[in-house]
Amino acid sequence: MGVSGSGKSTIADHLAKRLGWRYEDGDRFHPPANVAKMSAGHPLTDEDRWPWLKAIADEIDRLAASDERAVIACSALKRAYRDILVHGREDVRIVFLQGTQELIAQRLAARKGHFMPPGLLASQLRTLEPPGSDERPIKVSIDTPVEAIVDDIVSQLNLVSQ
Ligand SMILES: Nc1ncnc2c1ncn2[C@@H]1O[C@H](COP(=O)(O)OP(=O)(O)OP(=O)(O)O)[C@@H](O)[C@H]1O
Ligand SMILES: O=C(O)[C@H](O)[C@@H](O)[C@H](O)[C@H](O)CO
Repeated sequence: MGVSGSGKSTIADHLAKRLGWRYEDGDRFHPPANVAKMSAGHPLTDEDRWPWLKAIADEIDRLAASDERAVIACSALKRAYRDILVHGREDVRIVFLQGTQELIAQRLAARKGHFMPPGLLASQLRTLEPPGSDERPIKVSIDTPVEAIVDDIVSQLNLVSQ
């Protein structure tokens, strides 16, 4: 989880490769109307997000039912959104990518070929509710190279067995 530009897709992809797990991008589950809305520079509302989050929660159940481990990139900005994704499952862990607005804005400005306009960062940050300790979040700073962030997540995940 994290705002647009915090590195979710990049880190999820690298983390999944490191663990030998599957990588899924939450953006794949957006209805086309949501992507069109964001592309036009408008933030999504809760109503836009509910069906999208439910689709990702269903995918989590499907993956778990087939005993597949996965890393899923999803902004999951509010507690209520994460509650839909986690829905009481103890096998779902939240990884929060934390960084300053300045660093994230720089990365968004340099990013090419993505539908999300950098101008939506401010609304993403206003919407963000950082995870509480009861959510057992793995918090990582994004101000380091990708592989160092992956190392940090893997060590905090503390996997006993896969
Ligand atoms: N640790 C890092 N160091 C340097 N650049 C990074 C790092 N992590 C990500 N980036 C770059 O920052 C940009 C944003 O990353 P990414 O697209 O993965 O973010 P995101 O959170 O998935 O964004 P969105 O929610 O808009 O899809 C990309 O151009 C990516 O290559
Ligand atoms: O909740 C949201 O507003 C959306 O998930 C956005 O965060 C985008 O999907 C993503 O950032 C672009 O990839």
